Parts: sequence; structure tokens; C-alpha cells
Amino acid sequence: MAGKQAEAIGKLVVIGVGLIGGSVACGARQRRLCQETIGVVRDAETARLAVEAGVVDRACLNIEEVAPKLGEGDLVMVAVPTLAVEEVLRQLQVCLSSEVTVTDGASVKGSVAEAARRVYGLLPAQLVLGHPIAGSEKSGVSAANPNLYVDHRVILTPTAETGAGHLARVRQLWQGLEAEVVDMPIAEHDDVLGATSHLPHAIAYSLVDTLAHDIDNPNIFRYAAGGFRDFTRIASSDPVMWHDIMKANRHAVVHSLDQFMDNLTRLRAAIERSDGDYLLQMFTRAKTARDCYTRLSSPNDETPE
Ligand SMILES: NC(=O)C1=CN([C@@H]2O[C@H](COP(=O)(O)OP(=O)(O)OC[C@H]3O[C@@H](n4cnc5c(N)ncnc54)[C@H](O)[C@@H]3O)[C@@H](O)[C@H]2O)C=CC1
Ligand SMILES: O=C(O)C(=O)Cc1ccc(O)cc1
Repeated sequence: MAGKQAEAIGKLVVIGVGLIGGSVACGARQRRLCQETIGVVRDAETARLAVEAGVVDRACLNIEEVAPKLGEGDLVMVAVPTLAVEEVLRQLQVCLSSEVTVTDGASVKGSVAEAARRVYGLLPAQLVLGHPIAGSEKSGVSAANPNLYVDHRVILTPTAETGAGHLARVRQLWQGLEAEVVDMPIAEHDDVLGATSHLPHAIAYSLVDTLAHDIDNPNIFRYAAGGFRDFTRIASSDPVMWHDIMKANRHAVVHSLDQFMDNLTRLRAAIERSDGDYLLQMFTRAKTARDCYTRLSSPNDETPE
């Protein structure tokens, strides 16, 4: 292997040119990681915007227009909401050669693996499931950012069925985008992300909904300070995307929510009985854990506003 260069990626086809797919496409295009970048979008306006903004070289409205021309070395990235991946795989199954590498960016991996088994009857070797741990509350092609993944982690969840060449090609794409790639079993991915990403989004949505609808003061947000802004930014995220994630990872999210609600119940009781020892101990423990997290993570891990 010494000195052997990885083969360049041929065509990169991105299905769903929003924040995640658009960022992969324009990041790869700017860095010349592939020969051509093609977007598959759902309407002519998005196609026009994606080309005009230099996110892709060209865009089309139907995967069947490009799929028959793809072969070994080409890569298809599916970047649509989690529960829409199955419908896209169904289209790919009928029109795409098994030599083409297929990957995705969906936030839940177990449900996508199950969808793939339903569509193909097994997990095909060409399919490499992945998840960039980078993003924001923004969505759509206008949010695409060629440097979104720089110094951020991308989790790949290969299985025994995953083809080594396909895995290498997907790894090469993310590394070319300057991300740090780590491999993880599917179940571990969904448990960990259920706790660290899906639970905080559920809590943020619930907090804002509580303040907006359950508290009897129409001016409540007028007096919110920076803490409210920091804590609730993610409640501006796309509702369809999060509807899909909560349904797709419901067992892990419910488990994490139960643990959180137990903790919150203990906190409520301590506040009610004015238990200062409990409050100081719990807040100190949490502050130590959070300070440790910020020290360990690079500055880029702090999500920008
Ligand atoms: N937003 C974030 O911070 C992150 C999102 N993800 C995951 O990446 C995926 C994409 O998310 P975003 O790019 O944020 O969403 P987005 O809303 O910005 O883009 C999704 C795109 O997919 C298109 N789309 C929806 N259904 C489709 C279908 N059936 N066929 C073709 N196109 C379809 C939409 O028109 C849109 O252009 C989701 O699965 C999400 O869970 C992963 C990491 C971070
Ligand atoms: O906006 C934020 O802080 C996020 O947490 C972005 C995000 C959303 C979904 C994911 O699957 C991964 C990252």
C-alpha cells in the first residue's frame, strides 16, 4: 500500500441539496474532491439556486436522469429527512448499479438500516451509513457552507456487509472535507445521539412551547436574557427533520427522556423543600461535567449562532 494514492471520486450525486447535502456538495466542489457535482432536488427554483450559488455543477429533478450513467468510483449521498431515506433508496434500488457507492447523512442509523433491509432484502455492500456531527438550526440550500465539517466528527456505522472499497470512498470524501471520521456500531450511535442530540432538542422544543403556550403572560419572551437564547437556539430547527428523528429513534429518546424527567423531578422536589445542599451539589456536579466537556472539545465544537 505504501505510496498508493486513493482514486479520486468520480461523480458526486447529492440527493436533497439542503444544509447537509449542499455543504457536502459545495465543500467537495471547492476542494476538487470529485470530477462533477450533481444535485437532485425537488423543484426548479432550488435547482436554479443551487447552480447559481455554485453549490453544484448542475442539478436535476429526478434521480433516474443521472443514475443510469453512474458506475464504479461514483458516489451518491442521500441527504433528506430521516424517514424520507427509504423512499429514495427505493428509487435507487431500481435504477442504480451495485458498483456505485451510496451513503447518507441521516441523524438516526438503525431506522435507515431497517429501511435498507426492507428495500434490498439485506444491507447492500454499496451502502455506507454515516452521520456528520455538525450542523445548525438552519436548513435549505441557502444555508450550505463548504467548511461546515472542518474539524468536526463524522460517524460511519459500517457492518459486516459493508464493502471495503465503498467504505474507503466515503471515508475519503469526509476526510477531504476536513472532518474527523470515526466508526461506531449502529446501536451505540443511536443511543449516544439519542442522549446528546435528540434529548436536548426535545427539551428545547418543550421549554419554548411551555413558555409560549402554557404560561399566562403574552410578553414572556420580552424579558428573556442570553441564557434563554443559548438554551433554545435549537428549537428553531426544522420541525419535519425533528419529527422524523424523534419517531425513528423513539426507544432511545424515550429512555433518555425518562432519565431526564427523573432528574428534573428530584430537582423540583429539592427546590420545593428548599434543600440548598442538594442544589449546590447537583449544580456543582453539572458545572464540573460541562467545564470538562468544553475543555475537551475544540473551539469549533461550540456550535456557532
Ligand atoms: N441540520 C442539521 O444540523 C443536521 C442534519 N442531519 C440530517 O441530514 C439530513 C438532511 O438535513 P438538512 O440538510 O438539515 O435538511 P434540509 O431541509 O436543509 O435539506 C433536506 C433537503 O431534502 C429535500 N427532500 C426532502 N424530502 C425529499 C425526498 N423525498 N426526495 C428528495 N429530496 C427530498 C428537501 O427539499 C431539502 O432540500 C436529515 O436526515 C437530518 O436529520 C445530520 C446532521 C446535522
Ligand atoms: O444545531 C445544533 O447545534 C445541532 O445539534 C445540529 C445537529 C442536528 C442534527 C444532527 O443529527 C447533528 C447535529
